[in-house]
Amino acid sequence: MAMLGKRRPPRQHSGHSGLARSAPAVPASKPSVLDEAVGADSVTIERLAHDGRGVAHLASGKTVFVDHALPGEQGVIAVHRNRKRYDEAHLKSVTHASTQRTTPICEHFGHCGGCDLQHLAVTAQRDHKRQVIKELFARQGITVDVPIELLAGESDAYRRRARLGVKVDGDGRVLLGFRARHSHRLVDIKGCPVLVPPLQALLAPLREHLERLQAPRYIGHIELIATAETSMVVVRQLREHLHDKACWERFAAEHGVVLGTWLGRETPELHWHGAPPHLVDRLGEVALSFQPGDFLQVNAEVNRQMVATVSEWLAGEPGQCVLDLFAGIGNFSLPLAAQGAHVHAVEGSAAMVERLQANASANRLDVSAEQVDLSQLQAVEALLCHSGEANSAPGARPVVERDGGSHGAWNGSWNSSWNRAWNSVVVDPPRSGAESVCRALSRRPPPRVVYVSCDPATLARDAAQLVHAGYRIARMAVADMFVHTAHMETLVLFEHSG
Ligand SMILES: C[S@@+](CC[C@H](N)C(=O)[O-])C[C@H]1O[C@@H](n2cnc3c(N)ncnc32)[C@H](O)[C@@H]1O
Repeated sequence: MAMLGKRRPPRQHSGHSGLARSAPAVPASKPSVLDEAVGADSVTIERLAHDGRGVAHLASGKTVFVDHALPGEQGVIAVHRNRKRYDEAHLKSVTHASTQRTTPICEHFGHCGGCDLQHLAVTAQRDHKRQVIKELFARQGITVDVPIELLAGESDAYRRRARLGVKVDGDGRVLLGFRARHSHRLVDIKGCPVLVPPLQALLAPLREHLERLQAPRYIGHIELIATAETSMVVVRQLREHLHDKACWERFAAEHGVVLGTWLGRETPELHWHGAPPHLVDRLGEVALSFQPGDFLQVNAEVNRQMVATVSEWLAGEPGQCVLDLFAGIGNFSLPLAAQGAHVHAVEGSAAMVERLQANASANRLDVSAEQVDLSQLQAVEALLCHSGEANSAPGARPVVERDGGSHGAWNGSWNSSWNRAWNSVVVDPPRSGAESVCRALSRRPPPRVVYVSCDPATLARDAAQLVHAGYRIARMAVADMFVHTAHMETLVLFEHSG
């Protein structure tokens, strides 16, 4: 019978297996995908792959991707996975280290899948990201001939939101941490130097607290969120447990954090312990209220710079019409409206549309919003098409016919007085990109499109559609939102002369 909610007594452990902070030249890698090592070889690393692994060739000529190895380095590798066209390996030793190799800032580097570029100097990480975007565009036949600007903040203590897994292992020990690279295995972490200080300070007490619970198996994960005013712990609680509920409440009171619980297995509901908090993200004069579950950019400083960059790129005469696609809670819509644009925001989540509308009214800004599935080409085309008749001059005020619902969902018919001669369109999709949106933008090009991307490969794919439709790249920036990881945000301003 399953022992859900019951704990075995923990066994004694010899200690955490995390690597000690090593000298820069000593490789800190071990395979996180634990196939048997099937061979060892001496190689020279030729370049970095887009995911941050070193690329080399074996004596046989086969390509090998080497974890945590840097261009120019020579060393002995152990292959831990054979694939048909390439192998995957880790470093056993480095005989010649790169001058760009540096000491990782985290004791869990090499085990935790969270940050896998910590062995590379931060300036070199940023150069690599710029190179990645150029290469991906080149593969699509696009030459980037504008300078790639850099938006960057602190290289540690930057992350204001994180989701930590909780697991009770076979020995009854409670693990709290992140997944290992390419694996579902949870790496038990003691600290995480990329979290903002108020969240870092919660990790040790959280671990102690989890040990005191009677049913830690009822917890799926814990989300930590910090705003300028408050820190919040949101527990994904699969089943209620009264003893543990009281423990959590004591924990929240002791550490001065807001406590929320997503309760239930299939369709969890959010419960607050105490009055629902007023959670706010501030962008200059604009205040954006949000709730757990809403999209929130993880790096507040880099997000501030991204919003400032989009606002600067789209600055123009007041009264411009801007369509903000994949708008979330209004991260770009509200600041653009604050500089005088009429903004229509479109987002797929009904809850976020509702929040966006509330944010617009609370800030007294000219933003309308609606819920649309932007993967549907027809729906996007309807958003972009001109009425062609009345009010066709740019600057006319958009009017949407509502279906009477609280979030203004599209009812399938547009009010003919809504002029959709958009001056600019902002596109900020999830990692899968914006294929349908770009197809529609190719057919009905507005003068300016700003594409904000969290996946350079789908960005390059979508950019190819736009460039083939006559857009030119006017500005480009890489935003180092996720320092020490191979992830990046990219902003591109496309212009079309019509
Ligand atoms: C990367 S977030 C950007 C949110 C916002 N622009 C910001 O900066 O905070 C992508 C957003 O796209 C929304 N989204 C995902 N798939 C969608 C779809 N098919 N149609 C409309 N919106 C979608 C998500 O809910 C999320 O809010």
